[in-house]
Amino acid sequence: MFGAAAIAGLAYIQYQAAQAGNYAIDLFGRAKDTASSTANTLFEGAGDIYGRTKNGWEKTRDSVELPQLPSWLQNLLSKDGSSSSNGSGGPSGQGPTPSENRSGVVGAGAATAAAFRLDAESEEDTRSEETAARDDQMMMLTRKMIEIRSLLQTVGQSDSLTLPSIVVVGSQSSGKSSVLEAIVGHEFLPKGSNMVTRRPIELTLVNTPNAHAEYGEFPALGLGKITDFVQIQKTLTDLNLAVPEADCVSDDPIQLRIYSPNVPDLSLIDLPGYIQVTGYDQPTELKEKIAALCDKYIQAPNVILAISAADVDLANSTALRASRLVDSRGERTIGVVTKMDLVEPERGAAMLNDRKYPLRLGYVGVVCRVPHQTSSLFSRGSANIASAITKNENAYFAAHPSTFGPASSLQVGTINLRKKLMLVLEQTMSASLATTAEAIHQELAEASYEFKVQYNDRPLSADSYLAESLDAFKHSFKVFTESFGRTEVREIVKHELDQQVLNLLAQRYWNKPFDDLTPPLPETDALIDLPKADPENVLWHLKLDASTASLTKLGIGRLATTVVANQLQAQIDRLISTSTFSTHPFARTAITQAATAILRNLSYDTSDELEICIKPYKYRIELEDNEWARGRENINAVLKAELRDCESAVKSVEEAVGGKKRLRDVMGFIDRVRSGDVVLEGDGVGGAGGFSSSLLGIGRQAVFLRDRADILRMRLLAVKSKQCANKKNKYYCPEIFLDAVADKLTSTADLFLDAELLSKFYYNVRATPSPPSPFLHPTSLPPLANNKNPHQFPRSLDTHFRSLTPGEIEQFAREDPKVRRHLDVVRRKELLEHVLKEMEALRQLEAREKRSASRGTQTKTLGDGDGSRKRRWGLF
Ligand SMILES: Nc1nc2c(ncn2[C@@H]2O[C@H](COP(=O)(O)OP(=O)(O)OP(=O)(O)O)[C@@H](O)[C@H]2O)c(=O)[nH]1
Repeated sequence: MFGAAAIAGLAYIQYQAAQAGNYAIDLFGRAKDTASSTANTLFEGAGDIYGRTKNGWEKTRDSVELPQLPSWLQNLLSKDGSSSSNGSGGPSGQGPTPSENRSGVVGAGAATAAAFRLDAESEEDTRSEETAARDDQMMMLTRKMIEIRSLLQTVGQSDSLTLPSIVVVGSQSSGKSSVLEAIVGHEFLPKGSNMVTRRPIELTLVNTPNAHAEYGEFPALGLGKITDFVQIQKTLTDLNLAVPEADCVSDDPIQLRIYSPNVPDLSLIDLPGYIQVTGYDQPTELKEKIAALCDKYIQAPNVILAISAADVDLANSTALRASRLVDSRGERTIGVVTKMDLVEPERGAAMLNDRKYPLRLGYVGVVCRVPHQTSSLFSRGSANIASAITKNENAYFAAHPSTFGPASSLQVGTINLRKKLMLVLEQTMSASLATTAEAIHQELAEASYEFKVQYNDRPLSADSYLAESLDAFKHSFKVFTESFGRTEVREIVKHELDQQVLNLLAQRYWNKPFDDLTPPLPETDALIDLPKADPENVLWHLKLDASTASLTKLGIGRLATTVVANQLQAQIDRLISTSTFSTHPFARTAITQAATAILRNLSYDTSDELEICIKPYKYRIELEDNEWARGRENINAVLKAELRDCESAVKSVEEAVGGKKRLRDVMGFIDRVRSGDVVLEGDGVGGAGGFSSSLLGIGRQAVFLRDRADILRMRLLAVKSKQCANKKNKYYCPEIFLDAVADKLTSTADLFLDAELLSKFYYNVRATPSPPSPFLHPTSLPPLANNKNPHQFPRSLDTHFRSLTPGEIEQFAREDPKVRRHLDVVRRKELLEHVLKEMEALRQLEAREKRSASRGTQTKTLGDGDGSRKRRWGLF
């Protein structure tokens, strides 16, 4: 499921990235209306990314501490405890003493009484207060060890880095599921004839003394609490059936935790049942695969719970046979004989007394069948079936008192089995603690060495990595803002307007395009005649006035805003590619989109307002002498640059044709045709004069470029002429006049863009506010002292990144392989240290328990006579 989600996420991000690319082109393309619709789509997409992550950053940062443990484990280990660790649980290493327990909500032994089902109607709690309290302590110790076992599982799979568990093995239909369900008190295991158990189920039972609700959790799936056990059964069935039949079984365990006041703390692993004969429709290697899977789990130090049915001879028990191979002295196997009610009591008793394979931990006989009436009533619901089973079971054993009564010394009943399982697990885990601690120390030494040598002991967390990356990026952005201000904006806008002026000049004065080779008509507006034209010639007046109107009505607001925003976006892209974010596709996209969205929003308002600012120029333009002189100088440079471009374009055409001579020939032919010296037959479409039509096409371009270069040279001379030194001769020097107008427009635009676009994009409050635009009423400018500027780019980054969930931050940091390795080492080291700390707390708890137990014994001994010593030692 996670895999599928990750792939979908990746595809989405890629899609967003592609969209971002399109948008950058569209929005900043020449003032096209279509751009805005694309931009809208993109903006919604960007919102989407962040819309998914609503958690507050501050909260997340404060509460996330390494090592990051699964939430259920954090709950169990938390100092304030959860429902699951109330009562006898308590903070690490600080479990309540029996006396604390007695005075607490739960009385001494109350937790274990419910867990052992001693409060069931049929069973009486006959334990002394002291024994009951010790049982509670033992269960709490077991819980702590199970927690440590779970912690170790998060460190990573290693045979030596674990604590033992109880492994349940048995043939199919031996009653394995019934035993587990009797312990849990609910039907929750997959049922069906189609080999439904295909994966190991790591079942952790957590006693929750003060809670009423019973529920399950699949920690790896994040489905939350499931109170309906039918739902748990369905989920388990689905997870098992997801293993293809051809694969038979999988050794990837399903983790299930069940929380209930009626279960003891236990860690059990349920495995697929052994099969005797492979069915005709089953893969032939099924039998071997199941056996191999079970073999893997029944290795030391795990406890083996070998289930055998009473109606099958023990000599034929596959579970016992497998167990004997790995535990020949029968030291860590508990034999469970199910279906005791199906055989004569004497036969059942003989099985429990088995001498052929004697077990140190003994055999327990059980009757785990759910009585019929109960089955129909409860089996499909969530009601607890434990007491029905116990009643039925007790009734059976009570019916044969001479065989199973107290005098027999046989162990029977699920209640006894529960107690035994917990006692054995506690002892086995306890015995393994030293070896496991040693293995952890060794692992920790290796991790610490790697941390020192490879990473120079430099701490790192996903959170700190993100924070550092963000700080560095914001710093580089700040540096950029200091180098990109009004001067730079002016340069960009002026360059753009220079190009617009050139376009207008070409359109109105220079362009002599020709589509065919027919001789041109005589020109009425030959530029060559301009210097000597009549000052009152309407033609030249009209040309300049129309050009000026085109320039001022061009949509300067949108054009200037777009080119500047475009440049800002390009600079952000450059900053990203030189930052740590460059290796993080998700962050790259997020930052680009944040910038795009803000710039787009700012652009709309800014361009409209700028248009209003330049409005007066649409009606009247007054030029000062110095403005004219500056325009003359500038256009001179612009025309020269254009001439260079023209000449280099001619060169490219020459190369395309294959040499100067060839181009000269075709150009000469075209000139002759156009001057009427050569008359073409037809329209020359299929070629003419020995030249192909494509060569003639290229020749036409070359002639055009040559003529353009001639005009530019001529106009350069005109601009430099005396005539053009004076602004009153503006009709003779349109280039200078238009340049001066463009310059005026630029001055308004740069001032406005600096105040409205740059300031809002860069800062919340500008240190020294820019002077307001001369054309704006003072109140129409947004108050600069307003701290809540939603357009500020760095602030939006904070908002975006700080709303990421811890999982997303982790995912982000792990995108970079180097960071991933570093994080893994840090995490491993911290987890190991954490486990060791927990183990130390446990050791202290154990020691305290031993002390209190021995004190209890002393009290008892002293109570036999020496009252004064008891008083002196403060034992009353
Ligand atoms: N009479 C009687 N029937 C029992 C007892 N325990 C289990 N059964 C029945 O035996 C059958 C098999 O029991 P399960 O618990 O499903 O056995 P299993 O070993 O889990 O079987 P698989 O899931 O096929 O591996 C079921 O019909 C149970 O009702 C018992 O103590 N007495």
